[in-house]
Amino acid sequence: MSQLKNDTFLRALLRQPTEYTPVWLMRQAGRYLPEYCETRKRAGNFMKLCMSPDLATEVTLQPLARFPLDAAILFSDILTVPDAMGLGLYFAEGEGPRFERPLRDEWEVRNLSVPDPMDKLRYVIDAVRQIRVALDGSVPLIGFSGSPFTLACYMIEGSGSSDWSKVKTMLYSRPELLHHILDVNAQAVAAYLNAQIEAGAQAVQIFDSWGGALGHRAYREFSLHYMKQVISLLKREHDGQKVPVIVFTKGGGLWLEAIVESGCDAIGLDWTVDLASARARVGHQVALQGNIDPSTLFGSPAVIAQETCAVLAEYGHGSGHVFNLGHGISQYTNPEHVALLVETVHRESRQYHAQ
Ligand SMILES: Cc1c2[nH]c(c1CCC(=O)O)Cc1[nH]c(c(CCC(=O)O)c1C)Cc1[nH]c(c(CCC(=O)O)c1C)Cc1[nH]c(c(C)c1CCC(=O)O)C2
Repeated sequence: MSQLKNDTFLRALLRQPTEYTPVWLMRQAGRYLPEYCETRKRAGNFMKLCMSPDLATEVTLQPLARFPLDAAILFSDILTVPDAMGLGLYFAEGEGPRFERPLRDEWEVRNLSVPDPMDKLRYVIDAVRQIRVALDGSVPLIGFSGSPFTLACYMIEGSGSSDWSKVKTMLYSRPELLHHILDVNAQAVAAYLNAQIEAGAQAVQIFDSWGGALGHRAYREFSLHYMKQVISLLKREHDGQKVPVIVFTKGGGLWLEAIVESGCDAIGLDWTVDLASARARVGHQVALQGNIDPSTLFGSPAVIAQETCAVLAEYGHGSGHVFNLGHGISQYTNPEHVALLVETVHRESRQYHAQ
């Protein structure tokens, strides 16, 4: 039996009946919350925030103190894994993530090794344990990792990119080198997620933010294949509870049937997909998570309520839907609009779950 006071999110992921549609938001702890900005200032910078289990716990709980969200997500970043591999992650003010030592030479690729999560990523694992204690069974905790391919994008490019030209150059000129990186990443991600699960993560999400930048054949060979490998290595049960796995490939809406084959329990969808047809395509095989356009939150309260209702209606009756944004929340979002969205999901979804 579950010790959780609210396990609606976990039940929805497993397509079991719920009373309403659960909701959480990608990047729910972040700069749109003044209290996050205050804690980040106190920490000095973003990495110090991630590396302090006390502060990571504090910011994980901030959105839950404001909104009745149905899940907490570990506060960390996907790029902690390549940092633990020795690439030297830093955040230049206002410029996003960068690596001091991106993978530029073949010997650097050949030297890559799988970091022991209990050593180099201990601060994340400690944060997971501490967050579980602080949550006190109120809602489940989501652990996460980047996908092997999305991590490789930053490791090769050294920063974000609009076209990932260094990654694609390697893909089409030295595919065996990219496969080697992806193989190491898949083992690293599996070990990292398993350590989070053992420390108390009750569901995990694999963020494949850049898989959608690939061609359809390349997506299967260089992104999906390695997520499948990760999933096959995961502990899917802990403390007698199933640990559902969510795969979120941004831009992956055309490939849902293939993503089902990864063995995931749920697929995260961006806002380009119509939930009704997505549901018809995946049938009863997986749950769906998403997918309102995060920019909707820039609209008026009336528009936010209307669009939220439209997304709920698109999924329709029955379980298997977790409401979320189609991507991370913008730093310019008004927190009052988030409150309205969460309230609307909880109130208006009940009609779709009537027994
Ligand atoms: C690609 C990616 C990254 N990080 C992440 C992804 C995958 C999801 C996605 O596609 O957005 C994942 C991530 N990053 C962060 C979380 C925290 C958990 C949550 O609340 O969802 C999660 C799940 C915190 C963060 N990660 C980052 C911030 C902003 C940092 C700050 O406070 O300055 C937060 C709250 C920094 C970060 N980290 C990354 C980028 C591109 C940036 C800069 C983006 C920006 O400036 O908005 C890499």
